[in-house]
Amino acid sequence: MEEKTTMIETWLKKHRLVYVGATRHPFIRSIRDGNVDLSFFKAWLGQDYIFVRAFVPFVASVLTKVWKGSDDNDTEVILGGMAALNDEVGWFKKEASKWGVQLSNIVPQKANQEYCRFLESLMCLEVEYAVAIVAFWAIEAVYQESFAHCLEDGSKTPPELQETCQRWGNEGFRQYCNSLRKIADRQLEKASDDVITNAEATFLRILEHEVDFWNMSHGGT
Ligand SMILES: Cc1ncc(CN)c(N)n1
Repeated sequence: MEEKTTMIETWLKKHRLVYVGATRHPFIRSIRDGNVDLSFFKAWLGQDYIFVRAFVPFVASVLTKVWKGSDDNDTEVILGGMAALNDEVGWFKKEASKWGVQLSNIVPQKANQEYCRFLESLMCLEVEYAVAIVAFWAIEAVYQESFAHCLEDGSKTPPELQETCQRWGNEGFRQYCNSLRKIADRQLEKASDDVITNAEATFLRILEHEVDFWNMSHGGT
């Protein structure tokens, strides 16, 4: 039997260029090609720590929305994501001390502030679960695809950055992103046209914010 094309598959085809822009950014390519400027990497590390701290309440808000819809499977997947984020925060602290990055002194740059503000806007109660779960999936998927690219055969990722790439590029994280994608697709199947339009626009905004975030880490502001 032929598999039905899902909404996310359709979007990924329709917005291929933007998606590739977010997952194959020059910053990621420079890690993969082994010529990354380590000062850019350290800048990314500090800024991403700030982002992840703002990401935690966003994920908590998704958990609240799913709890209202009371789907046990979704709750477990999102709760697993929350646990992974707890590890992520600890990892950033350890990694920052390894690279001599003072996390307490980091000032969030404009692209980071704008991204965190967008996350905050998605935390409102009025934002539908389908829209929030699409955003959640897209945010995690961009990191998964980006860092997995740095681990593919033929990549020249420096040994000291392998662990960073493994954090998001590993098989477990890929499966977790697939679970989020399935949850999002299931919600989109039963969503109204308005919600679908909103979710697609949110997906695109996330991709744009991710590109801006990489640009900032790659020497921009
Ligand atoms: C900007 C950004 N996007 C996504 C992730 C993956 N949690 C992250 N740490 N930072």
